Amino acid sequence: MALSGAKKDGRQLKIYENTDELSTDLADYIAELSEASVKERGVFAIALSGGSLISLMSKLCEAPYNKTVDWAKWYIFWADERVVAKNHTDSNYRLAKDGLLSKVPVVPSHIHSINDTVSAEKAAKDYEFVIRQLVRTRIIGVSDISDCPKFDLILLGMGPDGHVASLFPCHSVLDEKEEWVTFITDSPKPPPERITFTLPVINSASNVAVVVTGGSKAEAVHLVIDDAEPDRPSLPAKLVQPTKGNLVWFLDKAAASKLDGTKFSE
Ligand SMILES: O=C1O[C@H](COP(=O)(O)O)[C@@H](O)[C@H](O)[C@H]1O
Repeated sequence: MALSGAKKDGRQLKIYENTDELSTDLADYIAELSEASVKERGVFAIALSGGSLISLMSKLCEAPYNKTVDWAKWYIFWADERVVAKNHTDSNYRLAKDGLLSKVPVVPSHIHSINDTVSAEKAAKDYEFVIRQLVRTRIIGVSDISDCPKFDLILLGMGPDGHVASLFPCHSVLDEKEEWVTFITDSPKPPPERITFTLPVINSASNVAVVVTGGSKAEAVHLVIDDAEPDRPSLPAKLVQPTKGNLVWFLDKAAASKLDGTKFSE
């Protein structure tokens, strides 16, 4: 059970005693959104990130979710990807495949990973093209207020520097307003070449979850959630503010340890 379900600036905060409890609730949350989306739209368009997120989703491979989730209706994308071969250890696709997608009955043709044989620039363009086709056929919804895709759920992690997807602090991609998917070749965290959803796409989703664990991220969590040091350039995670969608932060106690005035009440 979450120790706190407080709402702060439009963000719902869920804080857990440990990562095991967080994983259980995260699996429930994803399964419920999947069910609601399949009921409403007939499909579930979900965008994953890499990093620690995938192991935190591992309960989805277990009972009851492995049987109860309508996996055939899932369409899977990546909010960011490292531009490396799909079998490379740095690949977010490989991480998700090994940790989740190979263990549940998703439809292989519904897994939309990037073209790993071209440059970062071309991979971003190709990925946006694929997303545009799927918006046209409404596999991915469309925003009511712009032409942006409206994913049913975008799952993000956050680095200790406050980056989300491959949107890094003070990088010019934070200002990208036109493209849905863009690229960088100078990521401060290796590998340097990456593609990433832009903020307009992230903020057009119906649901966004930011999943953060560990004490090394406590300071960034405090800066974002408590709006500490408001004069400092915004951390990318702070710019995640869905226009009409829901935003939930899943934190373990260590990641939440520097939050102002958090009351750990159940
Ligand atoms: O490089 C990346 O880092 C972030 C955060 O990873 P974590 O291991 O600290 O959770 C991740 O969300 C992103 O997808 C990935 O490319």
